[in-house]
Amino acid sequence: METNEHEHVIEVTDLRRVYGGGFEAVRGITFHVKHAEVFALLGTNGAGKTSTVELLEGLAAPAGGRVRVLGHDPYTERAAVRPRTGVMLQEGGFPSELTVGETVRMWAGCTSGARPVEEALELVGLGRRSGVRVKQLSGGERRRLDLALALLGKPEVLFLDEPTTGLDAEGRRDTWELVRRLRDTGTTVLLTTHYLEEAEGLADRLAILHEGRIAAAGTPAEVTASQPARISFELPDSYFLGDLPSLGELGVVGHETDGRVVRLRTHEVQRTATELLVWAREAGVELRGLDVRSASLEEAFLRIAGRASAVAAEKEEVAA
Ligand SMILES: Nc1ncnc2c1ncn2[C@@H]1O[C@H](COP(=O)(O)OP(=O)(O)OP(=O)(O)O)[C@@H](O)[C@H]1O
Repeated sequence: METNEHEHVIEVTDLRRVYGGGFEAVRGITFHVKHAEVFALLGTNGAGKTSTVELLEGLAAPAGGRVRVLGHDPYTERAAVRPRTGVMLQEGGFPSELTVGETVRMWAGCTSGARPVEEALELVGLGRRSGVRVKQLSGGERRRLDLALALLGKPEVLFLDEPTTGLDAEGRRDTWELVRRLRDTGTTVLLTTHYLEEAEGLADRLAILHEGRIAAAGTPAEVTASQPARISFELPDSYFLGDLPSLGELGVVGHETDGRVVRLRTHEVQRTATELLVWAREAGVELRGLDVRSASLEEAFLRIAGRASAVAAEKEEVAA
Protein backbone atom coordinates (compact mmCIF):
# COMPACT_ATOMS: atom_id res chain seq x y z
CA MET A 1 0.00 0.00 0.00
CA GLU A 2 1.44 3.39 -0.98
CA THR A 3 0.85 6.37 1.25
CA ASN A 4 -0.61 9.64 0.17
CA GLU A 5 -0.53 12.95 1.97
CA HIS A 6 -3.81 12.38 3.78
CA GLU A 7 -2.84 9.22 5.57
CA HIS A 8 -1.21 8.77 8.91
CA VAL A 9 2.29 7.57 8.14
CA ILE A 10 2.69 6.19 11.67
CA GLU A 11 -0.23 4.82 13.66
CA VAL A 12 0.19 3.59 17.21
CA THR A 13 -2.80 2.15 19.07
CA ASP A 14 -2.80 1.01 22.71
CA LEU A 15 0.83 -0.09 22.33
CA ARG A 16 2.49 -2.12 25.09
CA ARG A 17 5.99 -3.41 25.64
CA VAL A 18 6.97 -5.83 28.38
CA TYR A 19 10.57 -6.86 29.02
CA GLY A 20 11.83 -10.30 30.03
CA GLY A 21 11.49 -9.84 33.77
CA GLY A 22 7.84 -8.78 33.32
CA PHE A 23 8.52 -5.02 33.53
CA GLU A 24 5.98 -3.06 31.48
CA ALA A 25 7.97 -0.18 29.92
CA VAL A 26 5.21 0.97 27.52
CA ARG A 27 1.74 0.84 29.05
CA GLY A 28 -0.83 1.39 26.33
CA ILE A 29 -0.02 4.47 24.24
CA THR A 30 -1.91 5.83 21.24
CA PHE A 31 -0.79 8.51 18.77
CA HIS A 32 -0.35 9.08 15.06
CA VAL A 33 2.09 10.97 12.88
CA LYS A 34 0.98 12.59 9.64
CA HIS A 35 2.82 12.79 6.35
CA ALA A 36 5.69 15.34 6.37
CA GLU A 37 5.27 16.08 10.05
CA VAL A 38 7.96 16.25 12.74
CA PHE A 39 6.70 14.46 15.85
CA ALA A 40 8.72 14.49 19.10
CA LEU A 41 8.53 11.98 21.92
CA LEU A 42 9.62 13.68 25.13
CA GLY A 43 10.01 12.15 28.52
CA THR A 44 11.97 11.78 31.70
CA ASN A 45 14.75 9.17 31.86
CA GLY A 46 13.26 5.71 31.57
CA ALA A 47 9.88 7.05 30.40
CA GLY A 48 9.78 4.52 27.55
CA LYS A 49 10.86 6.59 24.54
CA THR A 50 13.50 4.21 23.19
CA SER A 51 11.30 1.21 23.99
CA THR A 52 8.55 2.79 21.87
CA VAL A 53 10.80 3.82 18.98
CA GLU A 54 12.26 0.31 18.79
CA LEU A 55 8.74 -1.07 18.31
CA LEU A 56 8.12 1.45 15.52
CA GLU A 57 11.40 0.38 13.90
CA GLY A 58 10.30 -3.27 14.00
CA LEU A 59 13.18 -4.31 16.27
CA ALA A 60 10.81 -6.09 18.67
CA ALA A 61 7.21 -7.31 18.71
CA PRO A 62 4.75 -5.43 20.93
CA ALA A 63 3.27 -7.20 23.95
CA GLY A 64 -0.07 -5.64 23.02
CA GLY A 65 -1.67 -3.07 20.75
CA ARG A 66 -0.82 -2.21 17.19
CA VAL A 67 1.81 -0.31 15.17
CA ARG A 68 1.57 0.61 11.52
CA VAL A 69 4.30 2.40 9.59
CA LEU A 70 3.43 3.32 5.99
CA GLY A 71 0.45 1.01 6.38
CA HIS A 72 2.49 -2.04 7.38
CA ASP A 73 3.35 -3.89 10.57
CA PRO A 74 7.07 -3.01 10.96
CA TYR A 75 7.82 -6.31 12.78
CA THR A 76 5.98 -8.90 10.69
CA GLU A 77 6.31 -6.99 7.40
CA ARG A 78 9.84 -5.75 7.92
CA ALA A 79 10.82 -6.28 4.30
CA ALA A 80 8.10 -3.88 3.15
CA VAL A 81 8.88 -1.17 5.71
CA ARG A 82 12.65 -1.22 6.26
CA PRO A 83 13.76 0.04 2.79
CA ARG A 84 11.48 3.08 3.15
CA THR A 85 12.64 4.11 6.62
CA GLY A 86 15.85 5.57 8.02
CA VAL A 87 16.92 4.79 11.56
CA MET A 88 19.35 6.61 13.82
CA LEU A 89 19.78 4.63 17.01
CA GLN A 90 21.02 6.12 20.29
CA GLU A 91 24.30 4.22 19.93
CA GLY A 92 25.36 3.69 16.33
CA GLY A 93 27.87 0.85 16.17
CA PHE A 94 30.33 0.81 13.28
CA PRO A 95 33.93 -0.35 12.92
CA SER A 96 36.12 2.43 14.28
CA GLU A 97 39.14 1.53 12.07
CA LEU A 98 37.30 2.48 8.86
CA THR A 99 37.30 6.04 7.58
CA VAL A 100 34.11 8.07 7.44
CA GLY A 101 33.95 7.68 3.63
CA GLU A 102 34.54 3.90 3.81
CA THR A 103 31.83 3.53 6.43
CA VAL A 104 29.26 5.34 4.33
CA ARG A 105 30.33 3.45 1.19
CA MET A 106 29.97 0.13 3.03
CA TRP A 107 26.50 1.12 4.23
CA ALA A 108 25.56 2.34 0.74
CA GLY A 109 26.44 -1.14 -0.58
CA CYS A 110 23.64 -2.59 1.56
CA THR A 111 21.11 0.16 0.75
CA SER A 112 18.99 0.16 -2.38
CA GLY A 113 18.79 3.51 -4.19
CA ALA A 114 21.43 5.04 -1.88
CA ARG A 115 22.46 8.69 -2.25
CA PRO A 116 26.01 9.32 -3.45
CA VAL A 117 28.40 9.07 -0.49
CA GLU A 118 29.57 12.68 -0.87
CA GLU A 119 25.99 13.97 -0.88
CA ALA A 120 25.18 12.11 2.36
CA LEU A 121 28.29 13.52 4.04
CA GLU A 122 27.62 17.06 2.79
CA LEU A 123 24.08 16.91 4.16
CA VAL A 124 25.37 16.43 7.70
CA GLY A 125 28.39 18.73 7.41
CA LEU A 126 31.00 15.94 7.27
CA GLY A 127 32.02 16.62 3.66
CA ARG A 128 35.60 17.43 4.66
CA ARG A 129 35.98 14.53 7.10
CA SER A 130 35.65 11.69 4.58
CA GLY A 131 39.25 10.51 5.02
CA VAL A 132 39.24 10.57 8.84
CA ARG A 133 39.00 7.31 10.80
CA VAL A 134 35.77 6.89 12.74
CA LYS A 135 37.69 6.45 16.01
CA GLN A 136 39.15 9.94 15.56
CA LEU A 137 35.76 11.63 15.31
CA SER A 138 34.37 13.66 18.19
CA GLY A 139 31.15 12.46 19.85
CA GLY A 140 29.16 15.08 17.94
CA GLU A 141 30.72 14.07 14.62
CA ARG A 142 29.78 10.44 15.27
CA ARG A 143 26.17 11.52 15.77
CA ARG A 144 26.38 13.30 12.39
CA LEU A 145 27.76 10.13 10.81
CA ASP A 146 24.85 8.17 12.34
CA LEU A 147 22.52 10.69 10.73
CA ALA A 148 24.26 10.42 7.34
CA LEU A 149 23.74 6.64 7.43
CA ALA A 150 20.06 7.05 8.36
CA LEU A 151 19.62 9.39 5.38
CA LEU A 152 21.46 7.25 2.83
CA GLY A 153 18.39 5.49 1.42
CA LYS A 154 16.38 8.74 1.00
CA PRO A 155 13.86 7.46 3.55
CA GLU A 156 10.19 8.47 3.57
CA VAL A 157 10.14 8.04 7.35
CA LEU A 158 13.03 8.92 9.61
CA PHE A 159 13.38 7.69 13.22
CA LEU A 160 15.87 9.74 15.22
CA ASP A 161 16.64 8.64 18.78
CA GLU A 162 18.18 11.65 20.54
CA PRO A 163 19.76 12.99 17.33
CA THR A 164 21.49 15.99 18.90
CA THR A 165 22.84 14.53 22.12
CA GLY A 166 26.54 15.37 22.28
CA LEU A 167 26.36 18.09 19.61
CA ASP A 168 27.47 21.63 20.35
CA ALA A 169 25.05 24.52 19.86
CA GLU A 170 26.03 25.03 16.21
CA GLY A 171 25.82 21.31 15.42
CA ARG A 172 22.40 21.18 17.03
CA ARG A 173 21.17 24.12 14.96
CA ASP A 174 22.56 22.52 11.77
CA THR A 175 20.71 19.29 12.55
CA TRP A 176 17.46 21.19 13.22
CA GLU A 177 17.87 22.98 9.91
CA LEU A 178 18.41 19.67 8.11
CA VAL A 179 15.39 18.06 9.78
CA ARG A 180 13.25 21.04 8.71
CA ARG A 181 14.50 20.77 5.12
CA LEU A 182 13.75 17.04 5.07
CA ARG A 183 10.28 17.69 6.45
CA ASP A 184 9.66 20.40 3.86
CA THR A 185 10.54 17.97 1.10
CA GLY A 186 8.06 15.37 2.34
CA THR A 187 9.94 13.27 4.91
CA THR A 188 8.04 12.24 8.03
CA VAL A 189 10.23 12.45 11.15
CA LEU A 190 9.74 10.91 14.57
CA LEU A 191 12.40 11.91 17.08
CA THR A 192 13.05 11.50 20.77
CA THR A 193 14.78 14.22 22.70
CA HIS A 194 15.72 15.42 26.16
CA TYR A 195 15.99 18.99 24.94
CA LEU A 196 12.74 20.82 25.43
CA GLU A 197 13.78 23.75 23.25
CA GLU A 198 14.44 21.20 20.49
CA ALA A 199 10.88 19.90 20.71
CA GLU A 200 9.49 23.43 21.04
CA GLY A 201 11.34 24.73 17.97
CA LEU A 202 11.27 21.68 15.73
CA ALA A 203 8.23 19.53 16.42
CA ASP A 204 4.88 20.11 14.72
CA ARG A 205 3.35 17.94 17.44
CA LEU A 206 4.70 16.11 20.45
CA ALA A 207 3.80 13.66 23.18
CA ILE A 208 5.20 13.71 26.71
CA LEU A 209 5.76 10.18 27.95
CA HIS A 210 5.93 9.45 31.64
CA GLU A 211 6.34 5.97 33.12
CA GLY A 212 5.20 4.32 29.92
CA ARG A 213 2.09 6.45 29.40
CA ILE A 214 1.32 9.61 27.42
CA ALA A 215 0.86 12.38 29.98
CA ALA A 216 0.19 15.17 27.43
CA ALA A 217 0.11 15.52 23.66
CA GLY A 218 -0.54 18.16 21.01
CA THR A 219 1.29 21.00 19.29
CA PRO A 220 3.92 22.66 21.49
CA ALA A 221 1.55 25.64 21.81
CA GLU A 222 -1.36 23.41 22.88
CA VAL A 223 0.73 21.62 25.50
CA THR A 224 2.06 24.87 26.97
CA ALA A 225 -1.36 26.59 26.80
CA SER A 226 -2.72 23.98 29.20
CA GLN A 227 -0.32 25.37 31.82
CA PRO A 228 -0.78 28.62 33.76
CA ALA A 229 1.11 31.80 32.83
CA ARG A 230 3.37 33.42 35.43
CA ILE A 231 3.41 36.99 36.73
CA SER A 232 6.22 38.05 39.02
CA PHE A 233 7.07 41.36 40.68
CA GLU A 234 8.60 42.86 43.81
CA LEU A 235 6.26 43.83 46.63
CA PRO A 236 6.42 47.62 47.07
CA ASP A 237 8.24 48.81 50.23
CA SER A 238 6.17 48.44 53.39
CA TYR A 239 3.51 46.34 51.59
CA PHE A 240 2.66 42.71 52.41
CA LEU A 241 1.06 39.99 50.27
CA GLY A 242 -2.17 40.48 52.22
CA ASP A 243 -2.32 44.10 51.01
CA LEU A 244 -2.92 42.94 47.43
CA PRO A 245 -6.48 42.30 46.26
CA SER A 246 -7.61 38.73 47.08
CA LEU A 247 -5.59 36.36 44.89
CA GLY A 248 -8.72 34.29 44.17
CA GLU A 249 -10.45 37.40 42.81
CA LEU A 250 -7.42 38.08 40.62
CA GLY A 251 -7.82 34.63 39.04
CA VAL A 252 -4.60 33.35 40.63
CA VAL A 253 -4.37 29.55 40.83
CA GLY A 254 -1.10 29.36 42.74
CA HIS A 255 1.60 31.61 44.18
CA GLU A 256 5.04 31.61 45.80
CA THR A 257 7.07 34.28 47.53
CA ASP A 258 10.85 34.53 47.62
CA GLY A 259 11.83 37.36 49.95
CA ARG A 260 9.98 40.35 48.49
CA VAL A 261 9.49 38.73 45.09
CA VAL A 262 5.98 37.39 44.44
CA ARG A 263 5.19 34.85 41.70
CA LEU A 264 1.58 34.31 40.70
CA ARG A 265 0.22 31.61 38.37
CA THR A 266 -2.92 32.25 36.38
CA HIS A 267 -4.90 30.89 33.43
CA GLU A 268 -6.35 34.37 32.86
CA VAL A 269 -3.18 36.34 32.39
CA GLN A 270 -4.78 39.45 30.87
CA ARG A 271 -7.38 39.81 33.65
CA THR A 272 -4.90 39.10 36.46
CA ALA A 273 -2.28 41.51 35.07
CA THR A 274 -4.85 44.26 34.40
CA GLU A 275 -6.38 44.07 37.89
CA LEU A 276 -2.96 44.02 39.49
CA LEU A 277 -1.88 47.12 37.54
CA VAL A 278 -5.14 48.93 38.32
CA TRP A 279 -4.55 48.17 42.02
CA ALA A 280 -0.95 49.47 41.78
CA ARG A 281 -2.07 52.68 40.07
CA GLU A 282 -4.78 53.29 42.65
CA ALA A 283 -2.35 52.58 45.49
CA GLY A 284 0.22 54.86 43.81
CA VAL A 285 2.98 52.22 43.93
CA GLU A 286 5.39 50.78 41.39
CA LEU A 287 5.63 47.00 40.82
CA ARG A 288 9.38 46.75 40.29
CA GLY A 289 10.69 43.83 38.17
CA LEU A 290 7.22 43.18 36.75
CA ASP A 291 7.44 40.19 34.43
CA VAL A 292 4.49 38.52 32.68
CA ARG A 293 5.13 35.37 30.68
CA SER A 294 3.35 32.37 29.23
CA ALA A 295 4.41 28.93 30.43
CA SER A 296 7.37 27.50 28.51
CA LEU A 297 7.37 23.92 27.33
CA GLU A 298 9.96 23.27 30.04
CA GLU A 299 7.58 24.44 32.78
CA ALA A 300 4.76 22.46 31.20
CA PHE A 301 6.98 19.37 31.05
CA LEU A 302 8.10 19.62 34.66
CA ARG A 303 4.56 20.16 35.94
CA ILE A 304 3.06 17.42 33.75
CA ALA A 305 5.76 14.90 34.72
CA GLY A 306 5.38 15.87 38.39
CA ARG A 307 1.60 15.70 38.24
CA ALA A 308 1.67 12.33 36.45
CA SER A 309 3.89 10.96 39.27
CA ALA A 310 1.45 12.26 41.88
CA VAL A 311 -1.57 10.74 40.08
CA ALA A 312 0.23 7.38 39.71
CA ALA A 313 1.15 7.39 43.42
CA GLU A 314 -2.46 8.20 44.32
CA LYS A 315 -3.75 5.31 42.17
CA GLU A 316 -1.27 2.93 43.79
CA GLU A 317 -2.42 4.09 47.23
CA VAL A 318 -6.08 3.55 46.31
CA ALA A 319 -5.27 0.10 44.87
CA ALA A 320 -3.27 -0.92 47.97
N1 LIG B 1 16.19 -4.72 27.93
C1 LIG B 1 15.53 -4.28 28.98
N2 LIG B 1 15.14 -5.12 29.97
C2 LIG B 1 14.44 -4.67 31.04
N3 LIG B 1 14.08 -3.37 31.24
C3 LIG B 1 14.45 -2.50 30.28
C4 LIG B 1 15.19 -2.90 29.11
N4 LIG B 1 15.40 -1.79 28.35
C5 LIG B 1 14.83 -0.76 29.01
N5 LIG B 1 14.26 -1.18 30.15
C6 LIG B 1 13.52 -0.36 31.13
O1 LIG B 1 12.38 0.19 30.48
C7 LIG B 1 12.14 1.51 30.91
C8 LIG B 1 12.10 2.42 29.71
O2 LIG B 1 13.37 2.49 29.12
P1 LIG B 1 13.65 3.34 27.80
O3 LIG B 1 15.08 3.12 27.43
O4 LIG B 1 12.61 3.03 26.80
O5 LIG B 1 13.43 4.82 28.34
P2 LIG B 1 13.79 6.20 27.66
O6 LIG B 1 12.56 7.04 27.80
O7 LIG B 1 14.30 5.99 26.28
O8 LIG B 1 14.92 6.71 28.63
P3 LIG B 1 16.21 7.63 28.38
O9 LIG B 1 15.71 9.00 28.21
O10 LIG B 1 16.95 7.45 29.66
O11 LIG B 1 16.93 7.08 27.17
C9 LIG B 1 13.27 1.85 31.89
O12 LIG B 1 12.77 1.67 33.20
C10 LIG B 1 14.35 0.84 31.58
O13 LIG B 1 15.10 0.52 32.72
